[in-house]
Amino acid sequence: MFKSTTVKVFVGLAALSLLVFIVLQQSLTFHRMAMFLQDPSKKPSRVRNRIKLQNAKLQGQPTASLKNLPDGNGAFTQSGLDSTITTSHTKKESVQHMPPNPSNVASKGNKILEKPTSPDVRNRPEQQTSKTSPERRPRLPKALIIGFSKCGTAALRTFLTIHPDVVSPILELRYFTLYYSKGPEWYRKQMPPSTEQQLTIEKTPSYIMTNESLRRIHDFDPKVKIIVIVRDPIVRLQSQYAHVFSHSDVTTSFKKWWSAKPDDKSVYHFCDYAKYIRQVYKLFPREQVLVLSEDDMERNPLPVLKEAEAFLELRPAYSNDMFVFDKSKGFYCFNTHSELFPRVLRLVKVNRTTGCLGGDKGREHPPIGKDFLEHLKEVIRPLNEDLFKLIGKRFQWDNFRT
Ligand SMILES: Nc1ncnc2c1ncn2[C@@H]1O[C@H](COP(=O)(O)OS(=O)(=O)O)[C@@H](OP(=O)(O)O)[C@H]1O
Repeated sequence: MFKSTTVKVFVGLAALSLLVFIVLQQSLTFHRMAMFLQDPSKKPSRVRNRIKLQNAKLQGQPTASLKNLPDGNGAFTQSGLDSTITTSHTKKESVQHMPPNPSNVASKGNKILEKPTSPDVRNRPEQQTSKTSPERRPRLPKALIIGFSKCGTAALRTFLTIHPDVVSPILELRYFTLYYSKGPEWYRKQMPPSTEQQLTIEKTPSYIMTNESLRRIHDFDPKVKIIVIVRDPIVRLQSQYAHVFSHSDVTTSFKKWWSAKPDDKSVYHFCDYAKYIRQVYKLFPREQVLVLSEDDMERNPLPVLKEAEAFLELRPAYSNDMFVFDKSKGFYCFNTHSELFPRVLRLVKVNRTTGCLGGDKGREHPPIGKDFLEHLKEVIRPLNEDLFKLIGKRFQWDNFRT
């Protein structure tokens, strides 16, 4: 009798404690919810911490807890064009503390790259501000690579993108040719986020081909820096030919292709760079326009990148050990053994085994018979002279394979 009463009291007390515990927990949750409804910025601490972490990583702040978040620096898909965009960036603070060795500078950037951002997060840059790190948001380009197609524009853009102070959309946005009616705000939103210290560069090689797009560029920003890259016209013809016929079942010989449209001279226009650059000079002061040669970049990208770096007023960040010559491709690729390579993989689209740009670069060129080559040289020589006179420098153009 005594025993069963004790058990009953004990069970009763246990049940009461459980009840009190549940009531306390519920009221705590209600209290938190009530606080949140009164002021949504006061989110429960776990949510708040997560948002803090996400913002910190978006702004490039190093934070130990971030290692638990998925790492996805680099490519992300963007609405609108459904394009893959890559970006590089550095924080202002990290720039100040960087050692003078440029390769260290670049590899140090690994730690401060952005996290993957969904387009909606990226397009709400105001929410990413903080007192300690610079604001990162999509910004309009201050430099454009406007031409010419098949002249190494992709390689140049890629090499420039790995500079820690440069960001660039991977796709050709064709804003000044095809999408102009979408307006500058649309154009801005296509850009990867950047800090105020970083430079956004966009490349679309067809911009140089029409006066209309050049005028639009001038209306957009008369101070924008313009980069034009040209190539030995005969090699460009070979490259264009390889490009055209890689997409077609019909094959025509190189010679026939050249002579196919003698009236509208459309193929001939591939060799007449001066005609287009003259239009650029009509709108922009010469010191705002840089003309480079693909052939120089193919032989050795470093001096070309240094020239571009100085023109764009970027701090020195390129070094020889970043690149290695790939014999089978015939041009320089990223050095897969360099400290920088993991970062390159996050920022740009390259083959992770070879460090080279995609499969459509480095196609086999059609051979040119000796006589036909002499004929081409005759036709093209005055065009080249016209170009060299116009831009005030000469290029070593004798790259063609016979
Ligand atoms: N380092 C490096 N990496 C990759 N590609 C390089 C490089 N240097 C020069 N090139 C040459 O660039 C040629 C393609 O030029 P574009 O990128 O302007 O072509 S496109 O108009 O965007 O299709 C392409 O020409 P082809 O070889 O004739 O296909 C490349 O050879």
